[in-house]
Amino acid sequence: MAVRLHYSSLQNTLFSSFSPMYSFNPSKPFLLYPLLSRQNLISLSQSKDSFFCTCTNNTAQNLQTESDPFVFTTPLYYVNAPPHMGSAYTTVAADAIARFQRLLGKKVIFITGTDEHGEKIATAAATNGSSPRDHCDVVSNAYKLLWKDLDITYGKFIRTTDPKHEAIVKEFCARVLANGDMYRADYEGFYCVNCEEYKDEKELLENKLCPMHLKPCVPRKEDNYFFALSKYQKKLEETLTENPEFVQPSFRPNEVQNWIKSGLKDFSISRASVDWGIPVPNDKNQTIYETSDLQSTVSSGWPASLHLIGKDILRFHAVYWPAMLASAGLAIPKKVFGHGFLTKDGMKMGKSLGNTLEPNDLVCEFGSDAVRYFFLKEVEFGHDGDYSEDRFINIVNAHLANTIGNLLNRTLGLLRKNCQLTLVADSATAAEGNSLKDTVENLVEKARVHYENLSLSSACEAVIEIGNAGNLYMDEQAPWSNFKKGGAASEAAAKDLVIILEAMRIIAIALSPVTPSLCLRIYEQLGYSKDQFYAATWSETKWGGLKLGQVMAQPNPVFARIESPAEGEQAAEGALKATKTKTKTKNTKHQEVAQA
Ligand SMILES: Nc1ncnc2c1ncn2[C@@H]1O[C@H](COP(=O)(O)OP(=O)(O)OP(=O)(O)O)[C@@H](O)[C@H]1O
Ligand SMILES: [Zn+2]
Repeated sequence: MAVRLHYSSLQNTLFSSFSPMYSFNPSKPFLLYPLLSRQNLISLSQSKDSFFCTCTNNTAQNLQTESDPFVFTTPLYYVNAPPHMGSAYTTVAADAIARFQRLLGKKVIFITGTDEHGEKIATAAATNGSSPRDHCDVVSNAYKLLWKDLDITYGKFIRTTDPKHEAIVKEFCARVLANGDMYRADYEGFYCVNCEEYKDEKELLENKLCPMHLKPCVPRKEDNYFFALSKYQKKLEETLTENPEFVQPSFRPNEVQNWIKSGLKDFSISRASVDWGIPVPNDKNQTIYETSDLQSTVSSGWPASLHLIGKDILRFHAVYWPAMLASAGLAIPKKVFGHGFLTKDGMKMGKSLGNTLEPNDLVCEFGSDAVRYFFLKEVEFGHDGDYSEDRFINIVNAHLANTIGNLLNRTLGLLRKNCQLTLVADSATAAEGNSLKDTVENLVEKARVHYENLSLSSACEAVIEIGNAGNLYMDEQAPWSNFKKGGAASEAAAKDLVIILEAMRIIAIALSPVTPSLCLRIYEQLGYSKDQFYAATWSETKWGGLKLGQVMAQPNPVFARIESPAEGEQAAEGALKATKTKTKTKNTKHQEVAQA
C-alpha cells in the first residue's frame, strides 16, 4: 500500500524513540517514528513538503490514522502531597474536553501524570520517614486512584522518575546545550522552595513572603546552569502577535505579552543542592529543573494540541517552555489554556498552604457526576471560583435531579401508564413543525461551539436549557390531561412524550463529556445498551434518533436528589421520634406529576 503524507501530519508521530531510522527534512529536526522500520518499508521518496512511501498495509494504516490526533496534557502534578480538589479540577476539565473530542470522532491522546523530582519532594519524603522513591510511589498512586473514582479517561500517565522520561530530558538538554543556550553562572536571590523558583524581589510581599504561598523566601546563592531566555524575547513577542489564539482564555495573551515586553531574564534551570533529580548531562553535581511537559510532547504527538494548566504556571508554559522548545528545535504547542483557581477565602487552594478541599470525600458523598458537574458548570472556565456546600447541593439538585432526572422519570411514568413504554412514532415525524425541536437544535449547536471554545460552563448551561425547554413543553402540553381526554388528544399526548424523550436522548449525548455516568443511565432508560452509549458520536445529537416502536426501560430515577444537611437533620429527628407518618420532602410540581 502506498501513502503520501505531509510533514505537518508527521509531526504527530515523531520522536517515540531516539533511534530514528531516517531524518526526513534536514532543515527541520523531524525524525520519523519507528513505525517505518526497515522491514515494513518498501520504498520511500520525499519532496519539499511531503513524503511518499510504499509500505506494508498495517503500517500505512497506522501512519494515516495516527495523523492529527488531539494530543493534550494536564500539568504533571507535584507529589509533595496527595491530590486535592484543585488538581482534580484541571483533570476533570481535561476529561470533559477529551470526551468531547472523542464524540467528534477524533483520536485523543490525553496525558496526565506526576512530577516527582526536586527539593520539596525530598523534604516531604524525609518528613514522612520514607525514601523519595517510596514516597513518590504512594502519592502517584493516590492520583491514579482518584482519577479512577472521578471517571477520568486519561490515556497516558507519565511519571518523571520513569527512566524513559529521564532519557528524553537528557536528550533535550543536550540539544539546548549544543545550541549554546545553557550556560553556567552564579546566582544570588530570594528563593521560594514551594515555587521551586528564584523570585524577583519586586514580586515579594512584606517580609519577603512569596505572594502565592505566603511563606518566606530565603536568600540563596548557587552556582547553576542558566537558560538563555533573553535571546528569545523577540521571537516570543512575534509568536504571540502572530498567533493570538496561542494563549487562552482570551483575556490572558495581553498579560503574557506584558511579561515578555517587560524584559525576559535568563533563568536557572539546574539546582546544585538537590540530589533527587535528573543530572545535567556531563555534570553529576547539578540536577535539572525539569520541563515536565517534555515527554508528553515528544513521545505522544508533537506538538501538543493543548496544554491545559492553572494560571499559576502560565508563565512557564507560555513563555519559558516555548523558548526552550525553540532552542531544542521543536515546534511549540498549539494552545495553552490557563484556567483560574479554586479558592478558599479568596486564597488559591493548594498543597503548600494546606487549605484544600478533599475530592475523595466529595466523590464518596455526592458521586463523581455531581462533583464534575458542579465545578465545570459553576466555575466559569478561566476564572476563579469558590466552593460552598450549599451552592453545590442546590445546583446539583436543581439541574441534575430536577431539570433532567425528574423530567425523564415523569415522562417515562406517563409512557408506561399510557403506551406500554413503547414509542408511538418516529421522533422525526412526531416533531414536524414543532417548536421544541428547533429550540433543541439551536441549543445543542450552541453547546458544541462552547465545548470547542473550552467554555465548559456555557456548554453545560446550553444543555440544561434543553432540559428547561423540555419541562416547559411538558407543562404547557400537559399530556397527562390529554391522555384522559382520549381520541386525538391522547394521540397528541403520546407524540409529545416521544418529543420530550428525544430531547432527553440529545441531552444524554451532549452532557456526556461532563456527567458520563448519569448520561449512560439516561441512555439505558431510553432502551439503549451500554455499547450503544459508548459508540454514540456528536453527529447523533441531530434530531430524529428515537424511532417508532422503541421500547423504553422501566422508569428508574437516574439521579438521586442530594439531601441537604438541614433536611438530613429533620429526617434524623423524625426517625428518633419514631413517628409513623412518612417524612415528606418538599415536593416540586414535577415530582407531584411523576407520582400522579
Ligand atoms: N486551587 C487550584 N485551583 C485550580 N487548579 C489548581 C489549584 N491548585 C492546583 N491546581 C492545579 O494543579 C496545578 C499545580 O499543581 P501542583 O501539583 O503544583 O499543585 P498545588 O497544590 O498548586 O501545589 P502548591 O500549593 O505546592 O503550589 C495547577 O497548575 C492547576 O492545574
Ligand atoms: Zn511560592
